[in-house]
Amino acid sequence: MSITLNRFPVLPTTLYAEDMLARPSASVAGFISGFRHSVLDSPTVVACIMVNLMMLYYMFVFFMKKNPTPAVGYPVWLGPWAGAIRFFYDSKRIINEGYRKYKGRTFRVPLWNEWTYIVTDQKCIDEMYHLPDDVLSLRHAAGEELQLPYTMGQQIEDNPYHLPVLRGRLTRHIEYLVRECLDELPLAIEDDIGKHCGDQWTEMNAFDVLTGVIARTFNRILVGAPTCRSAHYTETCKSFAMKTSIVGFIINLFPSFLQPIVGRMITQLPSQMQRSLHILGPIIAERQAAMAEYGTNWSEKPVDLLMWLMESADPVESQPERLAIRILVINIATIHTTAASFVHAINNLLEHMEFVEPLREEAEAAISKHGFAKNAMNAMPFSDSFFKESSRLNALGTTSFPRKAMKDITFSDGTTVPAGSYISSPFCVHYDGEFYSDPMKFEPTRHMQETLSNGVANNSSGMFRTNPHYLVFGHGKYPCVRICHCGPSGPGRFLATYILKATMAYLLLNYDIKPTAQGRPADILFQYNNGPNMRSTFMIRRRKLA
Ligand code: HEM
Repeated sequence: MSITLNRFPVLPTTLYAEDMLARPSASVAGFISGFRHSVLDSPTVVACIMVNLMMLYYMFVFFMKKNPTPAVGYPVWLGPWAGAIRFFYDSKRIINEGYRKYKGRTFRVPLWNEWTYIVTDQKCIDEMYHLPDDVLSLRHAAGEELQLPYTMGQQIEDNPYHLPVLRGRLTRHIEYLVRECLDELPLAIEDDIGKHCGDQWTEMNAFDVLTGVIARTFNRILVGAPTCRSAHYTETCKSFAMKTSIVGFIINLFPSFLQPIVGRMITQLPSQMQRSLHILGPIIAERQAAMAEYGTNWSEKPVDLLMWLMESADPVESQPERLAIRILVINIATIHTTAASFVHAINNLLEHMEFVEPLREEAEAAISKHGFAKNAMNAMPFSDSFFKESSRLNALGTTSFPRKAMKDITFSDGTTVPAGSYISSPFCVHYDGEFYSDPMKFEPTRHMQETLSNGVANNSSGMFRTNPHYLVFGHGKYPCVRICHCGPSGPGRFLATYILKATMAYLLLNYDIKPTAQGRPADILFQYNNGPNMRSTFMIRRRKLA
């Protein structure tokens, strides 16, 4: 008799056929002897056993460390692994449960390979977001979470020169950049929506169509026109984001010593790099040739992020493939966050159609006064409040993006977080009655009082302004492209807010929308991410103007 176990091809079949099954009366001694001869003689099997023993040891040591911070998310008798598994699909309830029990303190939830400490005390949240990089690092946490070497390239973590470029140049050129985006946005909407629906009610997939519109709009300032209008290019940006998160997720399922092996096996980086290089390579080459000929200035020099990156990159980072990948990485930070926030907002509007007319009237008044321009967006306090309310209730996660503790940290309330752990703040502060009355109600006017008497959004409390109980853009030192010496606040939040309001204004002024029969499908909750459902649809047609 022979047994072949296809799932374990490394195991010699003799183990089962001869040494075990063929000895029905084997004694314990016989079993040990058979085991020694057939198993321990095989280097492959020994290696497998060693790896598994190491894993068990690793898990045991990790979870059995004594720690006074309360843990939530799993019944004690099942152990933290049950919590780590549950966190994949039920993080919202786990975090809410922790918040209910331990509000004002810090609690921890198990992840696959580490603990995340959830800080709920408002003072400690403030302290956490202001700690220096060498104590609490967003970069290291992002590097591990996103598995950079196998998804985006290690250079993104080792040489993040794009951050000062984003902070500095975007802030300095914000007027110009908003103008460019507002120029591209109507063209994108007309091409992607208007040409498909005309004046007939047409069902569209909200996620697909709006991500396309926002990708094209933002890429006008990332790589310029006409590249931003290439459907092949915007598809590449979308697929990069998707593949990056899937590959990163799979690698994170393995213990750290196996991650390099798995990472190398499943990385999509080379093919993504080729795809992006195919489109951006000739543009980069052309610009490099112009830089070589004319130096830093020439009459047709583009004003976009790609150009600024090329001017700031060292010789290694100037390689076209590295520039092309960095542009895709920046696309993830800009497009997917903004598009997901917009889809949440449109879903909220479709559930509350009574707000269509007020939004439309406000947009009409602002645009007839200022044109389709930045000042018009500043004169839309209701729209600002609408988006703030939408992102309060539908933040893009259940916790903010975690940071990694590089040293042991002791907060002012005495909580100590050991080095190597992750820390984040819970988005459920957004649903706390102490900070928001009737907190689960979608009330888009609730932030209106935060506008100035002349109707202009108050910069100290508008959508982009963070505080310890409004964390959509983070808080403290790094809120979505941090505050820097060259401007009052980070440009990512500004740009996002302008694009959100402009997209809504243009859509409502030129199109009618209504919900489809399927209604709003549930948001997709996955670990601490909370995205709109990719199957969200809406009905749209060109507006018949009297
Ligand atoms: C609605 C849209 C957006 C949301 C919800 C969002 C949210 C965030 C959050 C939560 C962080 C991490 C901050 C922290 O943990 O403290 C972040 C960082 C960042 N965001 Fe945004 N963002 C959006 C749009 C944008 C846009 C349009 C840009 C670029 C123009 C951008 C560029 C960045 C960059 C580069 C960082 C890293 C900052 C650093 O490390 O200094 N984001 N964003």
